Amino acid sequence: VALASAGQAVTLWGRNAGTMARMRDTREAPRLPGIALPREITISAEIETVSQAQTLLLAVPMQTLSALLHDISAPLNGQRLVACCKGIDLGTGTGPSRVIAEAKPQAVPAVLTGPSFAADIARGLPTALTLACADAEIGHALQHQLSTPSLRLYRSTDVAGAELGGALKNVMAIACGACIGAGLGDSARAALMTRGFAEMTRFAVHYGAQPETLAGLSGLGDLALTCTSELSRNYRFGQALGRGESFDANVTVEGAATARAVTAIAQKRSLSLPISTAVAALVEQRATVAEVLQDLLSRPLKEE
Ligand SMILES: NC(=O)C1=CN([C@@H]2O[C@H](COP(=O)(O)OP(=O)(O)OC[C@H]3O[C@@H](n4cnc5c(N)ncnc54)[C@H](O)[C@@H]3O)[C@@H](O)[C@H]2O)C=CC1
Ligand SMILES: O=C(CO)COP(=O)(O)O
Repeated sequence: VALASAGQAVTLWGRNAGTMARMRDTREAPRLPGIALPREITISAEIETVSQAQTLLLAVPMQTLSALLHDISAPLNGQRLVACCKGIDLGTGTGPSRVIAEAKPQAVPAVLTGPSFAADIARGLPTALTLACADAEIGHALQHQLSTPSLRLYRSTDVAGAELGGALKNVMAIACGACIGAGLGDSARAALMTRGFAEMTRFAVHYGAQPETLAGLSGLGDLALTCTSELSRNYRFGQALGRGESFDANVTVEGAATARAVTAIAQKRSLSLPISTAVAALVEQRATVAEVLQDLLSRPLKEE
């Protein structure tokens, strides 16, 4: 919507032909009610046609990215595949750029991430994001291609930093939601956000990320948004956990799988990720909020 509103020709692809036909008729997307899809958007269910585009924005949940790429038979030689998903693939323990590189080795992977609710961007509200691509020249071109007057992209070559910040902030958002849902207070949430940020940075730096990237839009920026807004699904899921309520299983909650993925990695690599480990235990119903709180508070006192 943002790109089309800025005059670019955009094709929107979805796998369900019936849904796409309805969207063509109504010019409205079921998950973005009240937002008119500009006429500049061509709506299609033909993946082989769409996959010929020079730049593809991949906006599916992380755990389905690999399947989507395998559904595209073309090698996507030299095409730019920009992952918009935030998470770590449970099957491989890797982020979206690696999943792309493995499925389509001749394509150019990039990541678009940062604090941005889809509805805000679609409404034309001002938003700033990180566009990360290991190839600096292509990253520069993508930054200019995908920026609009209200959507401001900063570029980075630190793909690991950008994608791990985006993945891990969802885990911290679940923790913060649980904290507020259980009535533990805003001070506890601020502590979780701060120690969560330390945990995100530690994990990402272990994978070669620059700490500065974590302090940018893709890390701290998105952490601030997702840990404080009830528009976040991860935060709301956490709130439900904290209140002991159920949560709609059809809603995408990326942090749940990511918590499990990073906890498995942390165990293998002897990394200390206490908050992610606590969130994984909550998500898998191996522990209650009271139990994980007790675990976190009883850890040995240490330097900050
Ligand atoms: N919604 C938001 O505000 C934002 C979402 N993201 C990220 O974007 C990613 C997608 O999120 P949403 O669009 O909100 O999720 P969603 O669950 O609302 O929509 C995902 C879409 O992907 C489709 N899909 C699922 N598996 C597929 C497959 N194998 N092949 C083709 N299509 C498939 C679904 O049918 C659905 O239409 C997530 O990683 C999320 O963290 C990032 C920033 C903001
Ligand atoms: O990533 C997002 C905002 O930047 C969207 O967050 P949720 O997936 O928690 O709704």
